[in-house]
Amino acid sequence: MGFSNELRSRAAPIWEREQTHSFVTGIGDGSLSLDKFRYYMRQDYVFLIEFCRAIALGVTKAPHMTDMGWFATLIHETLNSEMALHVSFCADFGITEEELLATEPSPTTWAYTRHMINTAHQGSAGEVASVILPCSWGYCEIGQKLYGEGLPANQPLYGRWIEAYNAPEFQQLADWLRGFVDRHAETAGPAELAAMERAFMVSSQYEYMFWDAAWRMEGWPVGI
Ligand SMILES: Cc1ncc(CO)c(N)n1
Repeated sequence: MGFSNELRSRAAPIWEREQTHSFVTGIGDGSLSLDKFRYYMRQDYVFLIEFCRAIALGVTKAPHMTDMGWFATLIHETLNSEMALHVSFCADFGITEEELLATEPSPTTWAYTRHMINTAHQGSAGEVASVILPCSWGYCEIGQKLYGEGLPANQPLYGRWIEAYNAPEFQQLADWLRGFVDRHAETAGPAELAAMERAFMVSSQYEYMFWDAAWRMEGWPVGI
């Protein structure tokens, strides 16, 4: 069993909470309110930009050129494909690009992106990969699960969101990232393995918190 599978089983209770959160099941059956989904899309726009900054550190830190290329592909897919899709989805939901650009990170988005970026700055390429793995792999599982349960008939826009995360290109990138974590772990010492595990577990917690913050439409205590 590779290291990524070990991480996945250690994080199983968190991933289970994610996949059964009312926000996620509400996308699946179309019952989620549009207001909550709009809030989520705006926060996710902010998240994806910072996510790309973390991946960029993977390009810099990966020891071999082939892996640098894969980190670069992951940035390209996220920054160009996923973001373009995101902006076009948002337009369909009545959110303008100006609104996206003006979105301020919520406390949870702020904390999650700081965790990713700090870890990516301070850690090895293995830690960069481990801190972003719950994002790619987690969304793959959610995309596959919701797709398998059937698209919501009453909410075709949520159906498009599900299809995007069920896409083979998205799955392929998550598979490469898992493979990279597995290979990196083979030569890593105990301290680095512990740091990779910590990075993965904390990101898994924040993935759950991100859905929950969107469900609550979380804001800062004092509006400014
Ligand atoms: C919060 C979050 N995690 C992961 C992904 C997948 O890219 C995303 N779009 N948003």
